[in-house]
Amino acid sequence: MKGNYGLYLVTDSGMAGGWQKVAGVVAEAIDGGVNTVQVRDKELDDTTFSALVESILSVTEPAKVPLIVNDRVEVAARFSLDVHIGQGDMPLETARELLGAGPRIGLSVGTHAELRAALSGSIRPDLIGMGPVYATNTKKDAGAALGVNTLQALAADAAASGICSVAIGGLNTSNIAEVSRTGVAGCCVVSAIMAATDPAEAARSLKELMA
Ligand SMILES: Cc1ncc(COP(=O)(O)OP(=O)(O)O)c(N)n1
Ligand SMILES: Cc1nc(C(=O)O)sc1CCOP(=O)(O)O
Ligand SMILES: [Mg+2]
Repeated sequence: MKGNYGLYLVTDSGMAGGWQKVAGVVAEAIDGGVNTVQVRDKELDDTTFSALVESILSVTEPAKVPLIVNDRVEVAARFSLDVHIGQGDMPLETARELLGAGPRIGLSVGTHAELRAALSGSIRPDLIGMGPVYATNTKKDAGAALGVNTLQALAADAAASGICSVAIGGLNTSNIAEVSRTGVAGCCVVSAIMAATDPAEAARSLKELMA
């Protein structure tokens, strides 16, 4: 099993107060202990999204924090970055063709059936994003909450196939400790950091609670 994603921040431009403010929030979050960042913005056109990627890279690269691109495989390919796609996004095989062999591909899974399909394909993801673990207001089309017991079972199945997983959806200081004990390689948060008045302090508190 490869990878230790740790405290994994997924960005939200609206919560930051606009896309130009996202890099500043990411910088504070990294100061507080964030280990991995995913750039996620559903509204921007590709040109502006690329400017957002560049602004975040100016913060993550000096800190040696990996940056993952949500959804936009062509943009990820242009920057040679890892990507995260979901069940409704581009097929994994197409994403791999566009990216070549180097970048890692994360895939969302919300059921045992989706996990089985992901693990049995000829092209497999490098990482599984499992969620939502709890209810979330951040992603309106998120599925039913898994709960920690199902998350633990899914993470064990993925690990048995040599693929690590990260947990996402509704994670905050009240539950991140129990999530981090399920065998996942990372805990993803959006609002717990992006909507915090002090992102560095929010990251510090979350990190302290992780096993
Ligand atoms: C790490 C991680 N896991 C799951 C998701 C959700 O991806 P997806 O299902 O494609 O939904 P959107 O994020 O695109 O709305 C994720 N982004 N990251
Ligand atoms: C981006 C995303 N993906 C999810 C999934 O279940 O796949 S839940 C989610 C949003 C998580 O936001 P918050 O940390 O604010 O609850
Ligand atoms: Mg997606």
